[in-house]
Amino acid sequence: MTSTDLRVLRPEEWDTWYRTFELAFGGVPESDEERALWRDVTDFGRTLAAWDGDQVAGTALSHPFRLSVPGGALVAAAGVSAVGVAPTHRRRGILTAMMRRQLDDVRAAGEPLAVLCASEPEIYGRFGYGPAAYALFGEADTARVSLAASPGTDNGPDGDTGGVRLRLADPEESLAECEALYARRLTARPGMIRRLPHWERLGVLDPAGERDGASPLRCVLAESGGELRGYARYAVKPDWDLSGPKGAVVVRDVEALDPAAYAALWRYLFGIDLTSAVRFGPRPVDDPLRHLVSNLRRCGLRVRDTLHLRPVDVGAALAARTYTTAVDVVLEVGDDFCPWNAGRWRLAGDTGGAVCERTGDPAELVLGVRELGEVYLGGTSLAALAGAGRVRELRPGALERADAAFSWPVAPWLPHGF
Ligand SMILES: CC(=O)SCCNC(=O)CCNC(=O)[C@H](O)C(C)(C)COP(=O)(O)OP(=O)(O)OC[C@H]1O[C@@H](n2cnc3c(N)ncnc32)[C@H](O)[C@@H]1OP(=O)(O)O
Repeated sequence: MTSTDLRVLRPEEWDTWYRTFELAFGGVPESDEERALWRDVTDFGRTLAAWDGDQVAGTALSHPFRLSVPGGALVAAAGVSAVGVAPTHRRRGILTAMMRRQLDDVRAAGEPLAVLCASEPEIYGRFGYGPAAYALFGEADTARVSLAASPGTDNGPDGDTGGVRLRLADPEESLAECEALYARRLTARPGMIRRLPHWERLGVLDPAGERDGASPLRCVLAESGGELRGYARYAVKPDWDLSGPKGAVVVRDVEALDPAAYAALWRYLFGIDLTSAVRFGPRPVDDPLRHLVSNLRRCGLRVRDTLHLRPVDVGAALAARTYTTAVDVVLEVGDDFCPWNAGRWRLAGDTGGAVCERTGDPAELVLGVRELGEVYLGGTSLAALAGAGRVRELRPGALERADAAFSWPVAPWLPHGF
């Protein structure tokens, strides 16, 4: 693979490029709606094609995202996606060449972070990405699991839900007000991404051919005092056997601004007639839902990595978040793929902000850039990585102090893939 084979895509080449991308994922063509959405969100200046003659052999792009980080800043993050190599051209270094070019471009653009959702987690560690956010997926047996009544969220005698009124709405027609609510939630959790134009359509994308027997997407709004306090998007998948109905509710999104609206939405989803299961995920690993259900064991929970993160500029990345406790630590960072990050950095910060600069002082903790990516959003602890032998403490006490500072009270969460 020579660098001359790799270049930025021209808009008129998109169809050819996209065919290779689809082929890399098995060759099942996407619906017209989905294809149109991905084209609309493509930033051609950030889209790479690896050419073998007039054939596209490799695809990759990045979106100019802003990622919510601990402390509430929205930090420039390249959202890497659409990575694929034609089945005829694998294991000859095309992915490696694309990752090289892309990370150089991201650095030149001054974006401190790169993030992605990996098709397989083994692929990206070599390029410095580590799993920074995890999510819960589950299927609750709603014949056995009920939702606890918490004060202020209980069903009132007149059938209302703690002052919250539920109303079905057309997902498209309610999109703008749901997006406004999502935007208010953005900085409440690290790992969430500010939606760029067109991305809101991902939430209501509902190609008829991909429903797998489920209803069209529904949207239920939770309102209180005439104000939108939450929404859920879901579909119902009916099913029957000789003993009766056993349909499932397939939940796509639940967002709410307060516990009453949140509980009311889940209570509604758990109570839909003719269903006995609620499928959900990705949900935050510390989702309050865990504390509303009567029987967690019957929620079929599984945890999975979702957002993988790579610090592209270690100094800028570490200075962009805040820290739960005051920290002053010298980190020795290893980074073979982006050697500009390698070496010693002094991080000094607290709840108000941070500075991270090069230093000649002795290292206190030694870790790779991938480990830094894993702990960056507060979803994985330095101590856990040290327990796995992936972080080394050179000065006694440094690990415990840095661990407390990097931790974050709210688990990071990526609400949807990209
Ligand atoms: C962010 C996203 O878009 S995720 C989507 C990723 N794409 C896919 O999963 C689609 C199907 N797969 C593919 O298109 C390709 O196999 C890719 C993109 C995963 C790999 O592309 P290739 O050009 O074959 O990778 P390349 O030759 O550069 O391999 C680099 C290294 O990664 C390793 N590697 C590549 N793919 C994988 C994999 N799926 N699992 C584990 N290791 C892998 C290679 O063995 C090689 O290791 P080495 O350096 O020790 O020899």
